[in-house]
Amino acid sequence: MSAVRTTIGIFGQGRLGAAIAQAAAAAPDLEVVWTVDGPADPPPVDVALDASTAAAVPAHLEWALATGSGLVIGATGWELPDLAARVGDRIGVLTAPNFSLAVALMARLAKVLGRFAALDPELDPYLLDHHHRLKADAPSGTARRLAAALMEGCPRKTETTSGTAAPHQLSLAVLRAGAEFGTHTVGLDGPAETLTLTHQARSRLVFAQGALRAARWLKGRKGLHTFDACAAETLDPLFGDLS
Ligand SMILES: NC(=O)C1=CN([C@@H]2O[C@H](COP(=O)(O)OP(=O)(O)OC[C@H]3O[C@@H](n4cnc5c(N)ncnc54)[C@H](OP(=O)(O)O)[C@@H]3O)[C@@H](O)[C@H]2O)C=CC1
Ligand SMILES: O=C(O)C1=N[C@H](C(=O)O)C[C@H](O)C1
Repeated sequence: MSAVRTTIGIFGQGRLGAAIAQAAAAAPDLEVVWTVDGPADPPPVDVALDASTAAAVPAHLEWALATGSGLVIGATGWELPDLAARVGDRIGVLTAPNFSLAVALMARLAKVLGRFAALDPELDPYLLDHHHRLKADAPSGTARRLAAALMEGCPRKTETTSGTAAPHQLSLAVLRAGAEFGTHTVGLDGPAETLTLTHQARSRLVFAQGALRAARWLKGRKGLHTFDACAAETLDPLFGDLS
């Protein structure tokens, strides 16, 4: 008897959605039941992946709550201040500004870089976000996540700016040009030295594979989760003994 497959739906069939559909089609444990590329009311699935647009995310959350489906939100640029209250323990929802495990690692390291910058006001933390010319949102969801991590580590930085940074501001530069899949740098710039950490996606396959990882992880879970929680299973052991 064959094992029960996880049923998947995919909102959005653009660059990310198409990459996820292609990766899912090759996964024997997953069954893509539907893909949609515009407003729709599809049937329930174990987990739906949202690779659409910021504007469509609230309707997809409504749909997930109404159908009892799990929802992995990979789209970026949306704001839902009451998300946790609305999800409660009704369904499982996972938010993921970036599906790369390496970026989840980078967010942890960004917090440590922030802590290091907190030791010396002359040490300026900063962020660079470079994406393809068609990307709709700026800064990227990843840049926002990395900025939050840096600022958690460096409490003198309380907001980002794209202009001249006051002492309490974190400089965040956005570039939208060409076909770049997504490159982020977190850096420290001091009087006598610099330190930079860069992640560059070489294809959307890394995002697609991470999206499927998130879907598998979310199946059977309730409540609001982040991709960082999903990644923790892999990353936590790496932080064991760092002496
Ligand atoms: N978490 C991650 O790792 C990643 C996240 N992303 C994010 O994913 C999102 C999509 O990116 P990308 O694929 O490059 O963008 P695209 O514009 O290529 O794809 C978005 C697709 O969603 C469709 N769409 C619009 N409205 C709806 C709706 N109501 N329901 C379903 N589909 C709809 C669009 O159709 P139409 O064009 O006809 O409007 C389009 O085909 C962005 O927010 C991006 O930032 C991207 C890569 C990685
Ligand atoms: O739109 C994209 O392409 C990407 N969006 C995500 C983001 O906003 O951070 C993730 C990745 O950088 C690609």
